[in-house]
Amino acid sequence: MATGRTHRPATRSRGIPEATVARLPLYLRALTALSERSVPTVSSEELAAAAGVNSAKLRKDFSYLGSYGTRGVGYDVEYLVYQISRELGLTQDWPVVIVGIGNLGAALANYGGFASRGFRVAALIDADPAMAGKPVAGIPVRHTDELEKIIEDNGVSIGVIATPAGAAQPVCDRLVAAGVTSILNFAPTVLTVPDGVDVRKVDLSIELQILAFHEQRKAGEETAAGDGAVPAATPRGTAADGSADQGPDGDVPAVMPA
Ligand SMILES: NC(=O)c1ccc[n+]([C@@H]2O[C@H](COP(=O)([O-])OP(=O)(O)OC[C@H]3O[C@@H](n4cnc5c(N)ncnc54)[C@H](O)[C@@H]3O)[C@@H](O)[C@H]2O)c1
Repeated sequence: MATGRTHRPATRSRGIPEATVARLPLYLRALTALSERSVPTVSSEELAAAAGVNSAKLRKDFSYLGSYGTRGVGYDVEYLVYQISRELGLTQDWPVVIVGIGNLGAALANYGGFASRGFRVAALIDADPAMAGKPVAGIPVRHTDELEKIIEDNGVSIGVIATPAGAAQPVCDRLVAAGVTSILNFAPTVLTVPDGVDVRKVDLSIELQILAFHEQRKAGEETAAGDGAVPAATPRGTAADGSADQGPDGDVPAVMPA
């Protein structure tokens, strides 16, 4: 058993570094916006700016995909969307369950962005018997008694946990025992999972604390500059360029500082 982190080597078996994988969704988001505007081609500089990534890094990332663009023309937007989607496994439909349908779980269920990116909400699951059968986002909530059957019937491999912290580990254990191999955890707790199970966590309060750290630094620099002192270098959230993508407790944060 190992504590909650993504059990993956720094370089995947197909030779794409984990830091590149973490940037692929940023490129895909920017490319999808271009595609929606029917933009046919894009230069590495334009795409890098839209994705918030350094253009040399982008070219290196795309070389792992075997995509080099055409000099003077740039990259074919539609083809890159296809290539990145295929690399990320988004060309297939991923059934997802959300467990814990309170404020957050209901908001996630109502978020249209999952379905449009290939993540179908197969079921909403909650332990409160009073919620069973009540529709949230048009989907009737199912009771946790049915969790294993739901996972099996729908071939679910991705589970989202939005329960209170104290319930998250038992829920995680049940999901994993039922066959789920990827967990997106919103509960403020570190999950323990067996090898082969990926855990990503989202903690907005940690992101806010990192921003507060930078705000404090900026305020300190202004004061120091006012004093005529040389300001200290400001460390930045650098997960998007792969140099610091571990959370404070070793988990991999799913929200990457840009
Ligand atoms: N990561 C973030 O940025 C972030 C933001 C907001 C909330 N949260 C966390 O998300 C979680 C949910 O927050 P909320 O405001 O929606 O809480 P909430 O109290 O509104 O909802 C929790 C739901 O979980 C259900 N539940 C409890 N035990 C369960 C179990 N064993 N199995 C299935 N369902 C169970 C409850 O019946 C309830 O419907 C909390 O852990 C909270 O700290 C995280």
